[in-house]
Amino acid sequence: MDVQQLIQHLPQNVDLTSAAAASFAAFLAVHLGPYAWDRYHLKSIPGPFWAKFSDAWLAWVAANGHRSEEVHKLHEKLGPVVRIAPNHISIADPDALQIIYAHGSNTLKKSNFYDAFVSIRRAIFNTREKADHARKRKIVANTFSQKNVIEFEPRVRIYVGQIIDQWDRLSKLAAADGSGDEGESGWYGKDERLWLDVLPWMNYLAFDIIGDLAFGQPFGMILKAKDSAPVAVSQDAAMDSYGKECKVIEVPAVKILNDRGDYNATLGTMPPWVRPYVRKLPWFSQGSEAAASVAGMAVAAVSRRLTTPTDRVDILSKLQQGKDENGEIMGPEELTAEALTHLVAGSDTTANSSCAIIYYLAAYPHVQEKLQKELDEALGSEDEPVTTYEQVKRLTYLEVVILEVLRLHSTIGLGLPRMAPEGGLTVHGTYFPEGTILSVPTYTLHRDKRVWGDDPEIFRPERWFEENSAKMHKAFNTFSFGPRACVGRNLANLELLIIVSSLLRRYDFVLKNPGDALGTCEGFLRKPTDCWVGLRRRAL
Ligand code: HEM
Repeated sequence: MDVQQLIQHLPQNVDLTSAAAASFAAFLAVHLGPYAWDRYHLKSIPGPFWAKFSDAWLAWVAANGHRSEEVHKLHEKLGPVVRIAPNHISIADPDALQIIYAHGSNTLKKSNFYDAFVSIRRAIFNTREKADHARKRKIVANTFSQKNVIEFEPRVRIYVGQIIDQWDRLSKLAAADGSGDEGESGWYGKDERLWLDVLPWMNYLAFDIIGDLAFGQPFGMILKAKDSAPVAVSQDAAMDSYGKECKVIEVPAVKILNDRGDYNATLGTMPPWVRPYVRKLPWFSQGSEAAASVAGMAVAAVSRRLTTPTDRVDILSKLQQGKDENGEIMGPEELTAEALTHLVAGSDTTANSSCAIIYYLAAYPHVQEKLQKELDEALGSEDEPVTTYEQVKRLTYLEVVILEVLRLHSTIGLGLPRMAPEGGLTVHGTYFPEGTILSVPTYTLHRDKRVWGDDPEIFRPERWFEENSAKMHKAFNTFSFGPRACVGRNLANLELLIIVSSLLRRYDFVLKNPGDALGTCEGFLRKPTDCWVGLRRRAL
């Protein structure tokens, strides 16, 4: 009998305040303790005391919003192999990336952590079965081929142009009256600068781009300067109405997605049999409602596309055309689940990364100047405010600035959990039985002195030009490796190059509070909490 079966046999009405219940708990601890201690045959691996017995330690750390930092501290104290849950081992070793994530017939399956992220139905990100995933991946990988991504570029440039128009407009207002406040994104003028929090703006930008590409129309957040997007009133009603119009309302999509990531990342650390009960707790039930609203956005978008066919080139149209190896296209529900996945996977990741890039450039003025010099030399007298991919794709300093921020900020910093296959697996000289959950913590890997030298905490883009840069690229895990690596990397790369080069060519940035670190809060993603900067038009 395992622990789960045992608990199901417990009396239903135990009064936990009574002495009898306390004795019973003590009895369980004494008799189950040794079993719990070594039920996975991992007792020799160091880790926090409570993590050996229960998933609660990891769930608690995840819910507190600093999982990557906490796991990093453990590795600093206990070494490269650490037990972070009874059956979950974190391995901070660059060589482990190839074993745990890389291509090959023995590719490890994603763990049940990903079940917490299922909404509508399984999509490419949370499909765990290899054959099902390979089918979806074939269609989706084609959607994000470099050739297709170049076709998406004009749509990306529209929204970068909109944000520049907005910042130019607000700069003029700020210069005219010296202060002001608009929409949700409060701003003010002082010292000839426009002061604002760039985080919401980067969210509006990423959401409008991905809304346009994955849902067929932008949310209009940049123009409204507001976190607001249309969703179907009821997911169930909308699911029945494919091919017909469905009623929509406006909701704060950025907030909803943030809630969804935080909630799912904590839920995913818990055993599956606990999750239905935990979902009923207040914080989680709010998260469930948020997740349903997000699903409603995708339903409304796909329903609209099926109602009104179009010849526009976007992610949705490429997905609609995509065929699996049997020549089958995706049905409406599968299409909706994939479109939703692209909204989730392609919005916050890009927004957080762009925000972190602006933070580091504002915090390190000499890097900002060097980058602007490179941009000025490359762009010459070009006066179109939005750069093109062609103009900036070979700018080496721009490339290493982006790489260095992605390394340090690591918007996906936590170890992505995979399951040891049949027959078990040896990693870093240790054997792990079948079913052990293994992960490589990106945040820690990106601070490994064996790879990055003696100053891994320092923002220094020049490191990427040094002799051991091949080793750095091998350990750079921002987009993961292997068959489950980021399928949208080409798009992310194009977006970041255009966003950063356009904004840095036009404005210079200073931090509102120089010396302040970038505050973060982690769910599935490490998100900046805010990033207040003063920006000013450059004289070109
Ligand atoms: C800076 C931006 C981005 C970063 C850092 C990033 C990072 C990642 C990482 C680390 C994974 C692996 C997740 C896991 O195994 O659990 C992943 C998967 C994925 N990403 Fe990205 N991503 C970014 C942008 C995008 C964009 C723009 C899209 C598409 C619009 C996208 C779509 C996906 C999808 C669909 C998956 C699941 C792939 C699969 O399981 O086969 N990502 N991403």
